[in-house]
Amino acid sequence: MTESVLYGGSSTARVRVHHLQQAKERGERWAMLTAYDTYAAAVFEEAGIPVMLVGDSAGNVVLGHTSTVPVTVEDMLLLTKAVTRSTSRSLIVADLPFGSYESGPQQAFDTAVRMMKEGGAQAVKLEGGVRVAPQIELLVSSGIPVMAHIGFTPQSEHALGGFRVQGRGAGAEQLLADAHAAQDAGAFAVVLEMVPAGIAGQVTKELAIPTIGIGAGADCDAQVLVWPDMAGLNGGRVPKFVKKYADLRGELLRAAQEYATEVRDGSFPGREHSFD
Ligand SMILES: Nc1nc(=O)c2c([nH]1)NC[C@@H]1CN(c3ccc(C(=O)N[C@@H](CCC(=O)O)C(=O)O)cc3)CN21
Ligand SMILES: CC(C)C(=O)C(=O)O
Ligand SMILES: [Mg+2]
Repeated sequence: MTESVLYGGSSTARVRVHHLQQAKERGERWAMLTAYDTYAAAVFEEAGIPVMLVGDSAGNVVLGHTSTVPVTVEDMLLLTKAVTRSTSRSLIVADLPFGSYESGPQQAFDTAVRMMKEGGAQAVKLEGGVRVAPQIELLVSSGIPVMAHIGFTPQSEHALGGFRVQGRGAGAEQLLADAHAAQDAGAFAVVLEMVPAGIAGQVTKELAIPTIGIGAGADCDAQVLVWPDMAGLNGGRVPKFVKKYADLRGELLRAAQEYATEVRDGSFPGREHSFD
């Protein structure tokens, strides 16, 4: 399969999801990135990123919260609209934020419909496996493609006791149960977050749907990173699973400092930036 098929022109979400399935069958890996704004999303689409996640990690990296827990449906809609306005080929998946789907399938449906109708998303993601299988079933049977997210689920950080690797020892059984529950309920893919590489490899082998790893080793079908982490825009601590591919913070700092210096010393604006 060529990249142009995985990253096809004007196709429906169903066709794009089918291409991800075919990629798994052919052993072709692919990359997902988060996106929260219109410029970054356009750049990632141009880079050939086939799937973008409007992640509730926006709580941390855009909105300045210390967790994803305070993120609202309105927050997610604003960001999802910005991303879907500048993209046409990538599959755009919107995270359902904490408190917007857990109480039952009807709540999940109501939130997912808003993400699609108002936000323009083509799929939604929710955290959990066994626990949210009824939600996944209703969404999928209603025509909404669902991505599941298991292992370390940040919205449950308080219940999980902090940022911890999940699925070690006895936890492996729960992880496998969650993975199968998500697949059986109809999820088209599943994110595995902070799971030992060996277990993630086993889940990837057992499942027919693609696994997308973040801190889950090299044997997943795909990978995802939070973009300000991988681009070095994040000035704070980043998780161990992050690789920095750029130093955007350093570059932006330099630009802002140079601009301020030139305004102070009168070298900006020049004649070429002024009108006669
Ligand atoms: N900037 C950012 N990057 C992310 O990957 C991310 C977010 N925000 N917000 C939502 C969730 C939360 N995630 C997180 C947040 C922190 C750790 C973390 O601190 N990990 C440590 C400890 C691991 C351990 O002790 O086992 C690490 O060093 O990886 C991991 C995942 C992943 N997501
Ligand atoms: C880390 C990814 C998978 C996520 O859920 C997010 O960015 O919110
Ligand atoms: Mg998330």
